[in-house]
This record gives sequence, structure tokens and C-alpha cells, in this order.
Amino acid sequence: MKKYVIVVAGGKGLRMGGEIPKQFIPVKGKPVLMRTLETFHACDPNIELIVVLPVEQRSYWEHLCAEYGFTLPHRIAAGGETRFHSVKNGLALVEEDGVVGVHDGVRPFVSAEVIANCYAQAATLQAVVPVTDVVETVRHLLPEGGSETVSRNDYKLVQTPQVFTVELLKRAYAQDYKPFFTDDASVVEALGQPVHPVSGNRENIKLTTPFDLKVAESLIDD
Ligand SMILES: Nc1ccn([C@@H]2O[C@H](COP(=O)(O)OP(=O)(O)OP(=O)(O)O)[C@@H](O)[C@H]2O)c(=O)n1
Ligand SMILES: C[C@](O)(CO)[C@H](O)COP(=O)(O)O
Repeated sequence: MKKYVIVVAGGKGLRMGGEIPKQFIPVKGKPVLMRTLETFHACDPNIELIVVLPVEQRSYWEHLCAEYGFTLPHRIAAGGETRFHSVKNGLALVEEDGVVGVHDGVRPFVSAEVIANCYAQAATLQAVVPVTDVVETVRHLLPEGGSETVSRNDYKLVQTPQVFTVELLKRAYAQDYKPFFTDDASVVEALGQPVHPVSGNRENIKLTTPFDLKVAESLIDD
């Protein structure tokens, strides 16, 4: 079965701050996005890589690839206004039936086991997302003011790769954008289709703030 991954790296990294978007920041000597792509390739070299980049950073990426000797084959799509629009642009490069994952370019620590399991399960379940347990207590802010504790066992934290059959994800992304669409599962669910949670890995953090970069450095062995 044909396998794709759309690695979204079309954002600006505003919460990270800094001169260059976070996906290009070197962690232990190598840009985050290269680490992410290498993780997928090492897990399964048959997964075709599609990378979504900000239009204005495409030549910078090409320069980085030359500088770091990065030669993994990949196709490039243009970043959009939101993650939804970036995924949609990447999906336009998916031509064959099969399964397609969407993965944040700033999640380099996804495990090979999680990638393999998400793709394997998606072939039969159609829509699969990796999740982890909530490890802190969760407080719900009430619309009328005040707040209350809710049962954390009723919630999961959602990661990527989120993996779907190509037919389903294309149908989902034909819908109009809604601000509620913060991941791919929410887009698929808006069609009325079920999404199946599977185990993620705790290290699979989304590098979002400068603190996460410190954690990232500590997760890589010298
Ligand atoms: N228009 C966008 C926005 C986000 N992303 C990608 O989606 C992933 C998760 O998004 P997030 O962590 O929010 O990244 P940014 O949007 O870059 O960060 P911020 O919200 O802090 O600006 C990132 O790999 C980011 O590059 C994208 O491809 N296109
Ligand atoms: C897709 C995602 O990583 C799942 O946790 C997350 O929703 C991305 O959110 P962001 O708003 O782009 O940071």
C-alpha cells in the first residue's frame, strides 16, 4: 500500500520567537525539520515525504540542505495561512490511493513504534491519532466565571502523526476552514467519521516555546 507523510513546517513559530522559524533551528547541531524527516525515513523508507514550507523560506531550506548535506528525497508544497491551509496544500501533491499521515515538522521525537503502529492501524481503521495520558489535574473554566476540576481520565493529549486513508483525508479537507480545526482529526470528525486513538510516546513533544528547545537538547544523546 502506498504511504505518504505530509510534514507541516509552514508556520512562523511566533511563540518560540527568534530570527528563524523554529523548524529550522539546529538542535544538537542539526535543524529540527531534518531530524523529523530522518525519523520517518529511518522507520520506513517507503513513506514518501512531502514537506510544507513557508514560501519565503523555500530557498533558505535549499541552502540548509546543501549546508548540512541533507539528501533525503522530498517534495515541497507552499505553506498556507493556517495549519489547515498548509495541510491542504500538501495534500494536493498526494496522487495515489493508500494511507497518508500528517506530522508536525517540529515533533522530531516521535518513536518508530508509534509511526509504524499508526500507519498499520490506519489501513483498517481509516483514521488514527496517537495520544498520551494527561498527567496533571485538569481545571475547566466555566462560561459564567469560576472553574472546576474535571476527571483527567476523560481526556487525552493528541499528537501526530495523524494517519488516514487518502480518500478520507481528501474528502475532509474539501470542507471549508473552521477555526475549530486545530488538527487533522477534527477536520475528519466534522464529516461524521470516527477517529481512533492509539498510544503515542511521551517524548513526542511539539517544540513550541524556548523551554521545549532545552528539553529537546536533553532528549538527544551525544
Ligand atoms: N500556517 C501554518 C501554521 C503551522 N504550520 C505547522 O504546523 C505545526 C504545528 O504548529 P505550531 O506549533 O503552532 O507552529 P507555528 O504556527 O509555527 O507556531 P506559533 O503558533 O507559535 O506561531 C508546525 O510544524 C508548523 O510549522 C504550518 O505548516 N502552517
Ligand atoms: C496537531 C497538533 O500538534 C495536535 O496536538 C496541534 O493541534 C497543533 O496545534 P497548533 O495550534 O498548531 O500549535
